[in-house]
Amino acid sequence: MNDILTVSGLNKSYVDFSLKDVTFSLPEGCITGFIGVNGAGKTTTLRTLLGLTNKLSGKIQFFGLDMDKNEREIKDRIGIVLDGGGFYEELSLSEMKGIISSAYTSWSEQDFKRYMDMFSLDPKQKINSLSKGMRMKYALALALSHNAELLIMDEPTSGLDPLVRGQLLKILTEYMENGGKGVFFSTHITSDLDKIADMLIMIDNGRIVFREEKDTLLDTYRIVKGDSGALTPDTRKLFLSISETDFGFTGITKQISEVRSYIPNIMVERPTIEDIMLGNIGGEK
Ligand SMILES: Nc1ncnc2c1ncn2[C@@H]1O[C@H](COP(=O)(O)OP(=O)(O)OP(=O)(O)O)[C@@H](O)[C@H]1O
Repeated sequence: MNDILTVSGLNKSYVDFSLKDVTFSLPEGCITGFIGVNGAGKTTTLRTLLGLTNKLSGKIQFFGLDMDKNEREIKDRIGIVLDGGGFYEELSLSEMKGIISSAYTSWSEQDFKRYMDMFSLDPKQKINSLSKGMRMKYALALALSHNAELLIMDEPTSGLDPLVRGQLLKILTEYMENGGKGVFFSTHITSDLDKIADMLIMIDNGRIVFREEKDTLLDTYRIVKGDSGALTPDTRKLFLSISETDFGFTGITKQISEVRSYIPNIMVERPTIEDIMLGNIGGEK
């Protein structure tokens, strides 16, 4: 499988935050979720990858092409959905589309109309009168209408009602069916990832914590519940994070066989993606 995007040694600094040696790749044919808590660096990473803000150092290649030298060709091949959209507020949806579509070599008016109808958007409506959800749907319609080979989206499901979120997840799955494509999107709504992600990349405090196939991740971690009396300095080391109440402890571990052999009478459950994310940012131990 070819990599559709490779990022190596990406560094960027703001006054109080930096991306630190961000390195990962996205294989073709995968829907990849980009997760992390508020302020972890998801938006900064996406904006830096797209050349919307300067990097300090690092190499970014889309479709095997260096972003520094081929930005125009690469952008033609990517569908981008960012918060806000960067639209001219006074224009109608149709007028704004006219400007955006002229920048792409393979714009499909037919696809655009189909998505506008599907999302019940009126081409005559002004951008500044769109609700947050409608704005997101409009940005999606634009991103999906120029035969992009990769979709990069920052929190595309936020602000969408469950019905439209479901529609979007279905559209993304259909989009992938043609082959040779990729989707990379950040989200807080980890239940969306349970449904459609093939791969997950987690960032915390500007560093990549893991990049792993979703099924492998869900097989690797376990939630353990037991009596707090079983927690010793040594057994605590078997957990990534532990929370304790009067009724006992709940911990997340990657070493379930060791936990079973050292701690009797435990309850073991499969984790959710959210459990894995929270476990990896630590917690009282
Ligand atoms: N233009 C900027 N100037 C200075 N600091 C910034 C700028 N943009 C972002 N930051 C800081 O970088 C850090 C990471 O922000 P970023 O928006 O990338 O996080 P995020 O993971 O997308 O968070 P969220 O889930 O809340 O959207 C934050 O501490 C933020 O304050």
